[in-house]
Amino acid sequence: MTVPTNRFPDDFVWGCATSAYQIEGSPLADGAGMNVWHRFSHTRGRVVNDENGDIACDHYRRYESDIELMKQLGLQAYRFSIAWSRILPEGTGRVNPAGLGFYERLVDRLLEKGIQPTATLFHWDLPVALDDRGGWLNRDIAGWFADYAESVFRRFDDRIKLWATLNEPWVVSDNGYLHGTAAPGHRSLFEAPIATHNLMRAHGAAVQAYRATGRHQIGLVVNIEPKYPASTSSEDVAATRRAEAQMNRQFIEPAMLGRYPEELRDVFGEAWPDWPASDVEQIRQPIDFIGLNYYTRAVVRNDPGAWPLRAAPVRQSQVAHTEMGWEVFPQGLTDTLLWIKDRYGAPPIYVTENGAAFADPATAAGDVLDDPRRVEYFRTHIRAVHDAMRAGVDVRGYFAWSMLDNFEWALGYSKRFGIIHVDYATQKRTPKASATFYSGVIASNGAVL
Ligand SMILES: CO[C@H](O)c1c[n+]2c([nH]1)[C@H](O)[C@@H](O)[C@H](O)[C@H]2CO
Repeated sequence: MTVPTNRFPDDFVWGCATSAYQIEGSPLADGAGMNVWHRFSHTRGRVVNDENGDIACDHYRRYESDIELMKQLGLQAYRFSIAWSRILPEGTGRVNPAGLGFYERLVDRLLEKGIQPTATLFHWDLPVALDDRGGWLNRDIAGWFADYAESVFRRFDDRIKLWATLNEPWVVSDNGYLHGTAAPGHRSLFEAPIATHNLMRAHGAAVQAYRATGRHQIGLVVNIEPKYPASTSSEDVAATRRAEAQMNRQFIEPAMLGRYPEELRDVFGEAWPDWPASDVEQIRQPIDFIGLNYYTRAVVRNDPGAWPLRAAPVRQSQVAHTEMGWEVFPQGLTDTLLWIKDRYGAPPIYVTENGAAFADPATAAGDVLDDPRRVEYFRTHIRAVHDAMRAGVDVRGYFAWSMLDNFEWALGYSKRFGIIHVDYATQKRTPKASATFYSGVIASNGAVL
Protein backbone atom coordinates (compact mmCIF):
# COMPACT_ATOMS: atom_id res chain seq x y z
CA MET A 1 0.00 0.00 0.00
CA THR A 2 1.66 3.25 -1.04
CA VAL A 3 0.50 6.24 0.96
CA PRO A 4 0.80 9.59 -0.81
CA THR A 5 2.87 12.04 1.22
CA ASN A 6 0.34 14.81 1.36
CA ARG A 7 -2.99 12.98 1.43
CA PHE A 8 -4.65 9.58 1.95
CA PRO A 9 -5.11 6.68 -0.53
CA ASP A 10 -7.95 7.14 -2.99
CA ASP A 11 -9.95 4.29 -1.43
CA PHE A 12 -9.62 5.58 2.14
CA VAL A 13 -13.05 5.90 3.79
CA TRP A 14 -14.10 9.02 5.71
CA GLY A 15 -17.08 8.84 8.04
CA CYS A 16 -18.73 9.76 11.29
CA ALA A 17 -19.89 7.50 14.11
CA THR A 18 -22.84 7.40 16.51
CA SER A 19 -24.71 4.77 18.53
CA ALA A 20 -28.38 3.91 18.85
CA TYR A 21 -29.13 4.78 22.47
CA GLN A 22 -27.08 7.96 22.32
CA ILE A 23 -28.94 9.61 19.43
CA GLU A 24 -32.16 7.81 18.47
CA GLY A 25 -34.62 8.59 21.28
CA SER A 26 -37.99 6.78 21.16
CA PRO A 27 -36.43 3.76 22.88
CA LEU A 28 -39.77 1.97 23.31
CA ALA A 29 -41.43 3.03 20.06
CA ASP A 30 -43.04 0.65 17.59
CA GLY A 31 -42.79 -2.46 19.69
CA ALA A 32 -39.20 -2.08 20.85
CA GLY A 33 -38.28 -3.86 24.08
CA MET A 34 -36.62 -2.03 26.95
CA ASN A 35 -32.81 -1.98 26.99
CA VAL A 36 -30.53 -1.84 30.04
CA TRP A 37 -29.50 1.76 29.40
CA HIS A 38 -33.15 2.82 29.47
CA ARG A 39 -33.53 1.11 32.83
CA PHE A 40 -30.17 2.39 34.11
CA SER A 41 -30.78 6.01 33.09
CA HIS A 42 -34.27 5.91 34.63
CA THR A 43 -32.75 4.77 37.93
CA ARG A 44 -32.25 7.83 40.09
CA GLY A 45 -28.66 8.84 40.70
CA ARG A 46 -27.08 6.82 37.90
CA VAL A 47 -26.80 9.58 35.27
CA VAL A 48 -25.82 13.24 35.67
CA ASN A 49 -28.98 15.32 36.25
CA ASP A 50 -30.90 12.03 35.98
CA GLU A 51 -30.90 12.51 32.20
CA ASN A 52 -31.85 9.71 29.84
CA GLY A 53 -32.15 8.74 26.19
CA ASP A 54 -35.91 9.10 25.90
CA ILE A 55 -35.48 11.88 23.31
CA ALA A 56 -31.69 12.31 22.85
CA CYS A 57 -31.24 13.70 19.31
CA ASP A 58 -34.66 12.39 18.20
CA HIS A 59 -32.80 10.69 15.36
CA TYR A 60 -35.39 7.90 15.21
CA ARG A 61 -37.74 10.49 13.72
CA ARG A 62 -35.24 12.94 12.20
CA TYR A 63 -32.94 10.48 10.45
CA GLU A 64 -33.79 11.80 6.96
CA SER A 65 -32.73 15.38 7.73
CA ASP A 66 -29.69 14.08 9.61
CA ILE A 67 -28.68 12.07 6.55
CA GLU A 68 -29.08 15.26 4.52
CA LEU A 69 -26.58 16.90 6.87
CA MET A 70 -24.21 13.95 6.37
CA LYS A 71 -24.53 14.43 2.62
CA GLN A 72 -23.77 18.15 2.94
CA LEU A 73 -20.66 17.26 4.95
CA GLY A 74 -19.56 14.93 2.17
CA LEU A 75 -19.47 11.87 4.44
CA GLN A 76 -18.56 8.71 2.53
CA ALA A 77 -19.65 6.35 5.31
CA TYR A 78 -21.72 6.39 8.49
CA ARG A 79 -21.10 4.14 11.48
CA PHE A 80 -24.21 3.50 13.55
CA SER A 81 -25.36 0.76 15.91
CA ILE A 82 -28.48 -1.37 15.71
CA ALA A 83 -30.59 -1.57 18.87
CA TRP A 84 -30.97 -5.27 19.66
CA SER A 85 -34.22 -4.66 21.55
CA ARG A 86 -35.83 -2.95 18.55
CA ILE A 87 -35.19 -6.07 16.48
CA LEU A 88 -35.91 -8.67 19.18
CA PRO A 89 -37.96 -7.01 21.96
CA GLU A 90 -37.46 -10.02 24.24
CA GLY A 91 -33.88 -10.41 23.12
CA THR A 92 -34.61 -13.76 21.48
CA GLY A 93 -37.48 -15.31 19.53
CA ARG A 94 -40.02 -12.92 18.08
CA VAL A 95 -38.66 -10.45 15.52
CA ASN A 96 -40.24 -6.98 15.56
CA PRO A 97 -40.89 -5.97 11.92
CA ALA A 98 -41.18 -2.28 12.87
CA GLY A 99 -37.72 -2.41 14.43
CA LEU A 100 -36.21 -3.86 11.28
CA GLY A 101 -38.24 -1.30 9.36
CA PHE A 102 -36.52 1.67 10.98
CA TYR A 103 -33.05 0.41 10.05
CA GLU A 104 -34.30 -0.53 6.58
CA ARG A 105 -35.34 3.10 6.02
CA LEU A 106 -32.08 4.37 7.51
CA VAL A 107 -29.88 2.09 5.39
CA ASP A 108 -31.81 2.70 2.17
CA ARG A 109 -31.73 6.46 2.67
CA LEU A 110 -27.98 6.40 3.31
CA LEU A 111 -27.43 4.41 0.13
CA GLU A 112 -29.68 6.79 -1.83
CA LYS A 113 -27.39 9.61 -0.71
CA GLY A 114 -24.24 7.70 -1.62
CA ILE A 115 -23.22 7.11 2.00
CA GLN A 116 -21.91 3.64 2.97
CA PRO A 117 -23.79 2.26 6.02
CA THR A 118 -21.57 0.40 8.51
CA ALA A 119 -23.30 -1.24 11.45
CA THR A 120 -22.31 -2.28 14.95
CA LEU A 121 -24.54 -5.04 16.32
CA PHE A 122 -24.08 -4.17 19.99
CA HIS A 123 -23.22 -0.79 21.46
CA TRP A 124 -24.06 -1.54 25.14
CA ASP A 125 -27.88 -1.46 24.95
CA LEU A 126 -28.65 -5.08 25.95
CA PRO A 127 -32.35 -6.03 26.02
CA VAL A 128 -33.63 -5.95 29.61
CA ALA A 129 -35.36 -9.27 28.97
CA LEU A 130 -31.92 -10.87 28.58
CA ASP A 131 -30.36 -8.96 31.46
CA ASP A 132 -33.14 -10.41 33.62
CA ARG A 133 -31.97 -13.89 32.48
CA GLY A 134 -28.39 -13.15 33.56
CA GLY A 135 -27.32 -11.07 30.59
CA TRP A 136 -23.58 -11.25 29.97
CA LEU A 137 -23.25 -13.57 32.99
CA ASN A 138 -25.28 -16.31 31.29
CA ARG A 139 -23.33 -18.55 28.89
CA ASP A 140 -26.45 -18.86 26.75
CA ILE A 141 -25.98 -15.24 25.63
CA ALA A 142 -23.49 -16.33 22.97
CA GLY A 143 -26.34 -18.17 21.23
CA TRP A 144 -28.81 -15.37 21.85
CA PHE A 145 -26.40 -12.87 20.28
CA ALA A 146 -25.71 -15.12 17.29
CA ASP A 147 -29.45 -15.51 16.67
CA TYR A 148 -29.92 -11.73 16.81
CA ALA A 149 -26.95 -11.25 14.51
CA GLU A 150 -28.32 -13.75 12.00
CA SER A 151 -31.68 -11.97 11.85
CA VAL A 152 -29.89 -8.73 11.01
CA PHE A 153 -27.37 -10.24 8.59
CA ARG A 154 -30.21 -11.89 6.68
CA ARG A 155 -31.99 -8.58 6.25
CA PHE A 156 -29.11 -6.23 5.54
CA ASP A 157 -26.02 -8.04 4.30
CA ASP A 158 -27.06 -7.14 0.77
CA ARG A 159 -26.57 -3.47 1.66
CA ILE A 160 -24.23 -3.27 4.68
CA LYS A 161 -20.70 -4.29 3.76
CA LEU A 162 -18.88 -3.51 7.00
CA TRP A 163 -20.10 -5.12 10.24
CA ALA A 164 -18.81 -4.97 13.79
CA THR A 165 -20.00 -7.43 16.42
CA LEU A 166 -19.31 -5.50 19.63
CA ASN A 167 -18.39 -1.93 20.47
CA GLU A 168 -15.79 -1.83 23.25
CA PRO A 169 -16.54 -4.94 25.32
CA TRP A 170 -14.10 -3.49 27.89
CA VAL A 171 -16.59 -0.78 28.80
CA VAL A 172 -19.36 -3.35 29.38
CA SER A 173 -17.15 -5.60 31.51
CA ASP A 174 -15.21 -2.91 33.41
CA ASN A 175 -17.85 -0.17 33.79
CA GLY A 176 -20.94 -2.40 33.72
CA TYR A 177 -19.84 -5.32 35.92
CA LEU A 178 -16.61 -4.39 37.75
CA HIS A 179 -17.18 -0.78 38.80
CA GLY A 180 -20.92 -0.36 38.31
CA THR A 181 -20.66 3.02 36.57
CA ALA A 182 -22.52 1.84 33.47
CA ALA A 183 -25.48 -0.44 32.80
CA PRO A 184 -26.28 -2.91 34.25
CA GLY A 185 -24.49 -1.27 37.22
CA HIS A 186 -22.90 -4.28 38.94
CA ARG A 187 -19.78 -4.01 41.09
CA SER A 188 -18.14 -7.41 41.26
CA LEU A 189 -14.60 -8.74 40.87
CA PHE A 190 -16.06 -12.16 40.05
CA GLU A 191 -18.71 -11.08 37.56
CA ALA A 192 -16.45 -8.94 35.36
CA PRO A 193 -14.31 -11.86 34.06
CA ILE A 194 -17.48 -13.86 33.31
CA ALA A 195 -18.91 -10.92 31.39
CA THR A 196 -15.63 -10.54 29.50
CA HIS A 197 -15.63 -14.18 28.51
CA ASN A 198 -19.27 -14.31 27.44
CA LEU A 199 -18.92 -11.06 25.49
CA MET A 200 -16.05 -12.59 23.57
CA ARG A 201 -17.85 -15.93 23.15
CA ALA A 202 -20.77 -13.98 21.70
CA HIS A 203 -18.39 -12.15 19.36
CA GLY A 204 -17.03 -15.50 18.15
CA ALA A 205 -20.50 -16.97 17.71
CA ALA A 206 -21.66 -13.98 15.65
CA VAL A 207 -18.59 -14.14 13.42
CA GLN A 208 -19.19 -17.86 12.89
CA ALA A 209 -22.81 -17.10 12.02
CA TYR A 210 -21.69 -14.44 9.56
CA ARG A 211 -19.30 -16.81 7.82
CA ALA A 212 -22.20 -19.12 7.01
CA THR A 213 -23.99 -16.55 4.85
CA GLY A 214 -22.12 -13.24 4.97
CA ARG A 215 -20.50 -11.87 1.86
CA HIS A 216 -18.62 -8.89 3.20
CA GLN A 217 -16.48 -7.88 6.20
CA ILE A 218 -16.92 -8.34 9.93
CA GLY A 219 -14.71 -7.24 12.80
CA LEU A 220 -14.46 -6.21 16.44
CA VAL A 221 -14.31 -2.65 17.80
CA VAL A 222 -12.03 -2.13 20.79
CA ASN A 223 -10.99 0.92 22.79
CA ILE A 224 -7.25 1.11 23.21
CA GLU A 225 -5.70 3.66 25.55
CA PRO A 226 -1.90 3.26 25.36
CA LYS A 227 -0.32 3.15 28.80
CA TYR A 228 3.03 4.77 29.55
CA PRO A 229 4.78 4.19 32.92
CA ALA A 230 5.13 7.27 35.13
CA SER A 231 8.69 6.21 35.95
CA THR A 232 11.12 3.39 35.19
CA SER A 233 10.60 1.93 38.65
CA SER A 234 9.69 -1.75 38.59
CA GLU A 235 6.50 -0.96 40.52
CA ASP A 236 5.30 1.59 37.96
CA VAL A 237 6.30 -0.61 35.04
CA ALA A 238 4.41 -3.58 36.53
CA ALA A 239 1.38 -1.41 37.25
CA THR A 240 1.43 -0.16 33.65
CA ARG A 241 1.46 -3.73 32.35
CA ARG A 242 -1.53 -4.62 34.52
CA ALA A 243 -3.47 -1.59 33.30
CA GLU A 244 -2.47 -2.25 29.69
CA ALA A 245 -3.49 -5.92 29.88
CA GLN A 246 -6.82 -5.19 31.57
CA MET A 247 -7.92 -2.49 29.14
CA ASN A 248 -5.97 -2.93 25.93
CA ARG A 249 -5.38 -6.71 25.62
CA GLN A 250 -8.24 -8.33 27.56
CA PHE A 251 -10.40 -8.49 24.42
CA ILE A 252 -8.24 -8.11 21.33
CA GLU A 253 -5.85 -10.82 22.53
CA PRO A 254 -8.40 -13.71 22.71
CA ALA A 255 -9.97 -12.51 19.47
CA MET A 256 -6.70 -12.35 17.54
CA LEU A 257 -4.37 -14.77 19.35
CA GLY A 258 -6.74 -17.15 21.15
CA ARG A 259 -5.39 -16.41 24.63
CA TYR A 260 -6.02 -14.04 27.55
CA PRO A 261 -3.14 -11.92 28.94
CA GLU A 262 -1.55 -13.69 31.91
CA GLU A 263 -1.57 -10.37 33.82
CA LEU A 264 -5.35 -10.75 34.24
CA ARG A 265 -4.82 -13.38 36.90
CA ASP A 266 -2.61 -10.86 38.71
CA VAL A 267 -5.43 -8.28 38.45
CA PHE A 268 -8.41 -10.54 39.27
CA GLY A 269 -6.66 -13.20 41.34
CA GLU A 270 -8.92 -16.18 42.10
CA ALA A 271 -11.77 -14.34 40.37
CA TRP A 272 -10.16 -15.09 36.99
CA PRO A 273 -11.27 -18.62 36.00
CA ASP A 274 -9.39 -21.16 33.90
CA TRP A 275 -11.51 -20.97 30.79
CA PRO A 276 -12.01 -24.11 28.68
CA ALA A 277 -9.60 -24.14 25.72
CA SER A 278 -12.55 -24.90 23.46
CA ASP A 279 -14.15 -21.62 24.50
CA VAL A 280 -11.08 -19.59 23.60
CA GLU A 281 -10.73 -21.39 20.29
CA GLN A 282 -14.34 -20.48 19.49
CA ILE A 283 -13.59 -16.84 20.35
CA ARG A 284 -10.65 -16.77 17.96
CA GLN A 285 -12.66 -16.61 14.75
CA PRO A 286 -10.72 -14.99 11.91
CA ILE A 287 -11.99 -11.43 11.45
CA ASP A 288 -11.58 -9.02 8.55
CA PHE A 289 -10.56 -5.90 10.48
CA ILE A 290 -10.01 -4.36 13.87
CA GLY A 291 -12.04 -1.25 14.72
CA LEU A 292 -9.96 1.03 16.90
CA ASN A 293 -11.55 3.64 19.17
CA TYR A 294 -8.82 6.03 20.29
CA TYR A 295 -9.22 9.17 22.40
CA THR A 296 -6.23 9.54 24.70
CA ARG A 297 -3.37 7.88 26.51
CA ALA A 298 -2.67 7.22 30.19
CA VAL A 299 0.51 7.70 32.20
CA VAL A 300 0.36 5.05 34.93
CA ARG A 301 1.85 4.69 38.39
CA ASN A 302 1.70 1.92 40.95
CA ASP A 303 -1.09 2.47 43.47
CA PRO A 304 -1.63 -0.42 45.91
CA GLY A 305 -4.92 1.09 47.01
CA ALA A 306 -6.45 1.34 43.53
CA TRP A 307 -8.91 -1.62 43.29
CA PRO A 308 -8.38 -3.99 41.56
CA LEU A 309 -5.64 -2.82 39.16
CA ARG A 310 -3.31 -1.44 41.82
CA ALA A 311 -2.54 1.19 39.19
CA ALA A 312 -3.61 4.81 38.81
CA PRO A 313 -3.35 7.46 36.09
CA VAL A 314 -1.04 10.43 36.56
CA ARG A 315 -2.52 13.65 35.16
CA GLN A 316 -0.02 15.37 32.88
CA SER A 317 0.42 19.09 33.53
CA GLN A 318 1.14 21.82 31.02
CA VAL A 319 -0.59 19.90 28.22
CA ALA A 320 -4.04 20.20 26.63
CA HIS A 321 -6.96 18.17 27.98
CA THR A 322 -10.53 17.79 26.72
CA GLU A 323 -13.71 18.36 28.74
CA MET A 324 -13.52 14.68 29.69
CA GLY A 325 -10.19 15.33 31.42
CA TRP A 326 -8.48 13.29 28.71
CA GLU A 327 -5.02 14.40 27.61
CA VAL A 328 -4.75 15.42 23.96
CA PHE A 329 -1.99 13.05 22.78
CA PRO A 330 -2.07 12.32 19.03
CA GLN A 331 1.22 10.43 19.16
CA GLY A 332 -0.66 7.77 21.14
CA LEU A 333 -2.81 7.09 18.09
CA THR A 334 0.23 6.51 15.90
CA ASP A 335 1.80 4.35 18.62
CA THR A 336 -1.40 2.30 19.00
CA LEU A 337 -1.82 1.72 15.28
CA LEU A 338 1.78 0.51 15.06
CA TRP A 339 1.28 -1.65 18.16
CA ILE A 340 -1.76 -3.39 16.64
CA LYS A 341 0.14 -3.94 13.38
CA ASP A 342 3.20 -5.41 15.10
CA ARG A 343 1.41 -7.50 17.73
CA TYR A 344 -1.59 -8.88 15.84
CA GLY A 345 -0.28 -9.63 12.37
CA ALA A 346 -0.95 -6.34 10.56
CA PRO A 347 -4.75 -6.62 10.28
CA PRO A 348 -6.71 -4.03 8.34
CA ILE A 349 -7.76 -1.31 10.79
CA TYR A 350 -10.55 1.25 10.76
CA VAL A 351 -10.32 4.09 13.25
CA THR A 352 -13.95 3.66 14.26
CA GLU A 353 -14.00 6.46 16.83
CA ASN A 354 -11.80 9.49 17.47
CA GLY A 355 -12.96 12.86 18.75
CA ALA A 356 -13.04 15.34 21.60
CA ALA A 357 -15.51 16.88 24.01
CA PHE A 358 -15.33 20.64 24.39
CA ALA A 359 -18.01 23.03 25.63
CA ASP A 360 -19.74 24.57 22.64
CA PRO A 361 -22.27 27.07 24.00
CA ALA A 362 -24.80 28.40 21.54
CA THR A 363 -24.77 32.21 21.60
CA ALA A 364 -27.93 34.17 22.26
CA ALA A 365 -28.08 34.82 18.53
CA GLY A 366 -28.25 31.09 18.00
CA ASP A 367 -24.73 30.79 16.60
CA VAL A 368 -22.52 27.99 17.84
CA LEU A 369 -19.00 28.80 18.91
CA ASP A 370 -17.11 25.62 18.15
CA ASP A 371 -14.09 25.40 20.41
CA PRO A 372 -11.04 25.79 18.10
CA ARG A 373 -9.40 23.02 20.08
CA ARG A 374 -11.72 20.47 18.46
CA VAL A 375 -10.47 21.39 14.97
CA GLU A 376 -6.90 21.12 16.27
CA TYR A 377 -7.72 17.74 17.86
CA PHE A 378 -8.99 16.35 14.56
CA ARG A 379 -6.12 17.87 12.58
CA THR A 380 -3.42 16.41 14.79
CA HIS A 381 -5.06 13.01 15.15
CA ILE A 382 -5.79 12.57 11.46
CA ARG A 383 -2.15 13.47 10.81
CA ALA A 384 -1.23 10.82 13.39
CA VAL A 385 -3.18 8.26 11.36
CA HIS A 386 -1.33 9.33 8.24
CA ASP A 387 2.00 8.96 10.04
CA ALA A 388 1.10 5.39 10.99
CA MET A 389 0.03 4.58 7.44
CA ARG A 390 3.31 5.89 6.07
CA ALA A 391 5.01 3.58 8.57
CA GLY A 392 3.15 0.67 7.02
CA VAL A 393 -0.08 0.32 9.02
CA ASP A 394 -3.03 -0.81 6.89
CA VAL A 395 -5.61 1.77 7.96
CA ARG A 396 -8.73 1.66 5.75
CA GLY A 397 -10.84 4.47 7.13
CA TYR A 398 -11.51 7.06 9.84
CA PHE A 399 -14.79 7.79 11.64
CA ALA A 400 -15.02 10.99 13.66
CA TRP A 401 -16.83 10.74 16.98
CA SER A 402 -19.40 12.09 16.74
CA MET A 403 -21.67 13.34 14.02
CA LEU A 404 -24.03 14.90 16.58
CA ASP A 405 -23.73 16.04 20.17
CA ASN A 406 -25.44 13.21 22.02
CA PHE A 407 -26.19 11.33 25.27
CA GLU A 408 -22.79 10.67 26.83
CA TRP A 409 -23.90 7.73 28.98
CA ALA A 410 -23.55 8.37 32.73
CA LEU A 411 -22.51 11.96 31.96
CA GLY A 412 -25.83 12.61 30.26
CA TYR A 413 -25.84 15.62 27.93
CA SER A 414 -23.10 17.44 29.84
CA LYS A 415 -20.39 16.59 27.31
CA ARG A 416 -20.50 17.55 23.66
CA PHE A 417 -18.50 15.44 21.15
CA GLY A 418 -20.43 16.40 18.03
CA ILE A 419 -19.14 18.17 14.96
CA ILE A 420 -22.78 19.20 14.68
CA HIS A 421 -24.29 21.03 17.66
CA VAL A 422 -27.67 19.88 18.93
CA ASP A 423 -29.94 22.27 20.82
CA TYR A 424 -31.79 19.64 22.86
CA ALA A 425 -34.65 22.03 23.63
CA THR A 426 -35.44 22.66 19.98
CA GLN A 427 -33.54 19.77 18.30
CA LYS A 428 -31.96 22.37 16.04
CA ARG A 429 -28.78 21.11 14.39
CA THR A 430 -25.93 23.59 13.77
CA PRO A 431 -22.74 22.43 12.04
CA LYS A 432 -19.69 23.57 14.02
CA ALA A 433 -16.38 24.84 12.66
CA SER A 434 -15.12 21.28 13.10
CA ALA A 435 -17.79 20.10 10.66
CA THR A 436 -16.54 22.57 8.09
CA PHE A 437 -12.97 21.51 8.76
CA TYR A 438 -13.78 17.79 8.51
CA SER A 439 -15.76 18.38 5.35
CA GLY A 440 -12.63 19.98 3.87
CA VAL A 441 -10.50 17.04 4.96
CA ILE A 442 -12.87 14.65 3.19
CA ALA A 443 -13.11 16.76 0.03
CA SER A 444 -9.31 17.01 -0.23
CA ASN A 445 -8.71 13.45 1.01
CA GLY A 446 -6.56 14.90 3.74
CA ALA A 447 -4.54 17.32 1.65
CA VAL A 448 -5.73 20.33 3.73
CA LEU A 449 -4.13 18.98 6.89
C1 LIG B 1 -13.37 4.67 27.25
O1 LIG B 1 -13.21 5.59 26.20
C2 LIG B 1 -13.54 5.03 24.96
O2 LIG B 1 -12.52 4.97 24.07
C3 LIG B 1 -14.75 5.64 24.39
C4 LIG B 1 -15.14 6.95 24.20
N1 LIG B 1 -16.40 6.88 23.67
C5 LIG B 1 -16.74 5.57 23.56
N2 LIG B 1 -15.72 4.83 23.96
C6 LIG B 1 -18.07 5.05 23.13
O3 LIG B 1 -17.94 4.10 22.08
C7 LIG B 1 -19.02 6.16 22.77
O4 LIG B 1 -20.34 5.65 22.90
C8 LIG B 1 -18.76 7.40 23.65
O5 LIG B 1 -19.74 8.39 23.44
C9 LIG B 1 -17.36 7.93 23.30
C10 LIG B 1 -17.01 9.26 23.99
O6 LIG B 1 -16.88 9.05 25.36
